[in-house]
Amino acid sequence: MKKIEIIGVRKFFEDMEVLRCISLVVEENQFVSILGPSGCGKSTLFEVISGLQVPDEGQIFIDGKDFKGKTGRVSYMHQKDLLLPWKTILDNVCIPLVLKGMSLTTARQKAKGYFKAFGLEGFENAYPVQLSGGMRQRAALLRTYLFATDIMLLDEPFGALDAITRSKMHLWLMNIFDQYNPSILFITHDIDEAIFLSDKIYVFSERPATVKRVIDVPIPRPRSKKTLTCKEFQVIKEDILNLL
Ligand SMILES: Nc1ncnc2c1ncn2[C@@H]1O[C@H](COP(=O)(O)OP(=O)(O)OP(=O)(O)O)[C@@H](O)[C@H]1O
Repeated sequence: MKKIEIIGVRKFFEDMEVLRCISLVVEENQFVSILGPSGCGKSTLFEVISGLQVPDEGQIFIDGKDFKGKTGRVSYMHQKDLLLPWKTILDNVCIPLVLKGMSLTTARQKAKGYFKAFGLEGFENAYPVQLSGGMRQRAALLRTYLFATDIMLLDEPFGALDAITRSKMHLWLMNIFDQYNPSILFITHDIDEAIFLSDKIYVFSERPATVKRVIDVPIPRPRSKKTLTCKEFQVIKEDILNLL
């Protein structure tokens, strides 16, 4: 089943064309990445999918329904964690539930149930400044997940982390993905990250972004550190490097 389907999306800012005829599909429980150069229009595409921007041409379907210009259906995590410094981690992750009308007490109870899986147990009452970079990103991911558990748009969530924390986060995110089965659309500049995490990769061109190639990643799950050195991984990586 198609969770997200984008057909022929085109977007201009004034007379600058940013997206040109973008078509893309995310199936249910699929992890799909967009790999593209800086400034090509990836974040703009996320804004279009989440309804924050209206495309000049094309259609956006979520679960088969027209969602062009409509917000509130998918959860969207930006590059920065955007945690509110004056709220505890628990209250930060509760924000989407409270915004949806849940009482703070019920929201806290529900959110607490995920703290262990998200590696945040024992930090419910800590403030963002007391957490490591990786933990802050996991808290932001939990908040994103609680907004809409089935479809998540993740815009370079690990871009600012050091290489070691980043690779730990990849393994952790794979576990979360296998455990909760969301459908994820993920933006990255990092080829290894895209191959390791994804079922399918859309390689975008320079601006105006077009889909240069769609690459399937048939590497079996669950994946582990060994995945990074397997033959299939290297073949896909070479294919992408030749394309860029
Ligand atoms: N609201 C806006 N109004 C005008 N121009 C915009 C707006 N949003 C983005 N742009 C421009 O559109 C282009 C694409 O930006 P976008 O952020 O989508 O790229 P990106 O591929 O996500 O970049 P990066 O990888 O560096 O985050 C940029 O030139 C940017 O300045």
